[in-house]
Amino acid sequence: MAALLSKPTLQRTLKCKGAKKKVGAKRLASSNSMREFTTLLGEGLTCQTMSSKENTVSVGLLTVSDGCFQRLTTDTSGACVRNLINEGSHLKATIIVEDCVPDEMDAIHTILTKWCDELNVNLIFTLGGTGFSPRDVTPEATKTIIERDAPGLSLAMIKASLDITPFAMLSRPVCGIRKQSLIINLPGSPKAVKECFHIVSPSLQHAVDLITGRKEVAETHKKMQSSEAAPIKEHHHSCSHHQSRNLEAVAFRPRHSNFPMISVKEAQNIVFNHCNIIGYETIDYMESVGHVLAADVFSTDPLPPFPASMKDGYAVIAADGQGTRQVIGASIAGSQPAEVNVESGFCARISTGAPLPPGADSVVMVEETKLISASEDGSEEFQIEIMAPVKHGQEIRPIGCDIKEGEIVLEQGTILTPTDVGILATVGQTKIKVYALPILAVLSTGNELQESQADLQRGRIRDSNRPALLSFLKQQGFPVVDAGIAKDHPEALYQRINAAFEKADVLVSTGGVSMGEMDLLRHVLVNRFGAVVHFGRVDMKPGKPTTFASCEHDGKKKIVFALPGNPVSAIVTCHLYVIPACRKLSGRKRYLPTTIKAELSSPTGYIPLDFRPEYHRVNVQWHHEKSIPYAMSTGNQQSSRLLSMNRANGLAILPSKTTEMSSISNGTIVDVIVIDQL
Ligand SMILES: Nc1nc2c(c(=O)[nH]1)N[C@H]1C(S)=C(S)[C@@H](COP(=O)(O)OP(=O)(O)OC[C@H]3O[C@@H](n4cnc5c(N)ncnc54)[C@H](O)[C@@H]3O)O[C@H]1N2
Ligand code: MOO
Ligand SMILES: [Mg+2]
Repeated sequence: MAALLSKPTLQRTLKCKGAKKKVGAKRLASSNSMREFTTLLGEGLTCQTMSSKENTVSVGLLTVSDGCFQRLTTDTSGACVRNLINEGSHLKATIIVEDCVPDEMDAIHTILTKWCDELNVNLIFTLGGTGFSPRDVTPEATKTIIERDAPGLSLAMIKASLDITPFAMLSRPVCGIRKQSLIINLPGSPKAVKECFHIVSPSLQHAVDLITGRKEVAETHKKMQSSEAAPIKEHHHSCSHHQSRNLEAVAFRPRHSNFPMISVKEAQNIVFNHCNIIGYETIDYMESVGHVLAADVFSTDPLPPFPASMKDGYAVIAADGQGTRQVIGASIAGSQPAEVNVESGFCARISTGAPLPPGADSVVMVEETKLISASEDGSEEFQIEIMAPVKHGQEIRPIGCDIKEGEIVLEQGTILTPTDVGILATVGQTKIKVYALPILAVLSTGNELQESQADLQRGRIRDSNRPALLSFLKQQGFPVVDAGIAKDHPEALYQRINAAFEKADVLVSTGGVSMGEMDLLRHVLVNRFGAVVHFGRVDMKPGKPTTFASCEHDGKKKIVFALPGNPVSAIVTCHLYVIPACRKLSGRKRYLPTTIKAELSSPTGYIPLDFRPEYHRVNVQWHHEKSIPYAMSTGNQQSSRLLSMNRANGLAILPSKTTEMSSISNGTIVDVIVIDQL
């Protein structure tokens, strides 16, 4: 097979501890056709002795890619695994051999066989060729090599990757053992490679020890059985399998986040894609402000329902012109339609809003008239004089001039305001169909937290996130449920979250989402609630470990914002993700916060930039001589310092630090997200 490709000779360095040997990976003319690709190895050279001597795992990296082999693309995945291995973490490993082959069964087979049988490489990672394209044959080639399957490794990678993307189900990694070598198929993209590597890496040292029969096995087993090594960690359901327990022990916790770092824009888009309207409800118009109408509202009657006077004065016949009129009666707002019939030479008193009496066609303001005669006690007017010219129809609102009968007065999608409540009242629509608002449960997590009412206990801090977020969400018009404080323990978290899901559509939690051994939230969400974590890391400061997940609970979709525990991070991420999402869930078409331009200003003259784009708390202030406002920094931006949020009505978006730019100076025009009244 292997129609091997015309390529310049590849030189690869085969490094063995203690004795570095340079070996050429050459393509030779093959007997049958064009060329054959093979790795030339030194006679009888093995690395087993060197790796086992120092208990170092010898590693081989085989990139399987037509593109890389043809040098059309760069092998970034290889570089990625190299970095991960060199960074250390769980593995004491040395890469002793690397190569690149095209997506060809024979080429893969040849290299893997050599590495297993001649080099005795302990651990071989193949990179790429595990997908569904016709040329993806790495798993098939691997199957031809391995003597024993290691499906647990493949399953672990797929399972964890599914928490990140549903496309993980399109990966077909094969893992298995041949002689003293463990072969692991990793995917092709550096991002996926990294995620999968972090999943399997905690178990690899032990796996190699078992395969090679090293003495550390007994020690590891002993350690695994001891309770000392097992912190309070979520066990997959009630699984008490010692090995899985041990792999979750603190020493084996991941030393890198499994979650790819995504941008705020990407994160927001993911959130919005998962947040569609949750339903409808019929509510009383007096409770409707802030809700979004789910159906058009029509008027059933015209307004005004009769021709109404716009002024206090006299109902007249315009054709009579200026001059004297006899007063024959009155039409006063609220009274029954007047009996009077206005004829030529006559007029009737009329008040603003009152129906025009029959016969009259215009209204003259009282200010444009003069009294000629009245009863002695003044209770009745007999004659008046009209002092100004009269235009037919003047000062009259015809029937339906404000609202026509059957007219749409409020369109579906309208965010109801107090004025709209007036419109609803006008048309008599007191029960209206709106999009349901999401109910939000707010949960704090952390062993260190206590309620604010109590005296501060030793080693504790008062929970500020829950009161702040409950108030914030309430202020934004969303119904909230207080889900309390959960201890950093899987069962405690499970109970609280379960109770929250019973009552709420959206869970907003804080804490427990970073790299700490007690940061168990994502684990509980995934393992106890079958949640899918859509993202777990965002390139922003503050708010890096912001986590967004969703799951089904009792047949209903639940959305989870697991916000970072730092108080400022929690509020900033609530502004950027939770509030816009809830607006979208409640039917709003425009849900993103308003962004304005402002001129940066800090007492120090500049603001040092971070490696992450920063959402810098500012106070937006106008200067009477300037067309754009100042964005004044609120000072120390540490994400634990809630006072930096105080008086902030904006979040200035600062770019991340680069080699060219390490700070941003006063006077720079920046985008500012408006978070409070300006
Ligand atoms: N090794 C690493 N450590 C941390 C990283 C990292 O990337 N690698 N990220 C840091 C960042 S950034 C943040 S933000 C925090 C987020 O941590 P968690 O979400 O896991 O939150 P906790 O660890 O539970 O708490 C963090 C901090 O906030 C205080 N806190 C928590 N809840 C409340 C509350 N309800 N009221 C007041 N204060 C609260 C808590 O006591 C901690 O001081 O992780 C960094 N670590
Ligand atoms: O991202 Mo953390 O929120 O810096 O503090
Ligand atoms: Mg933490």
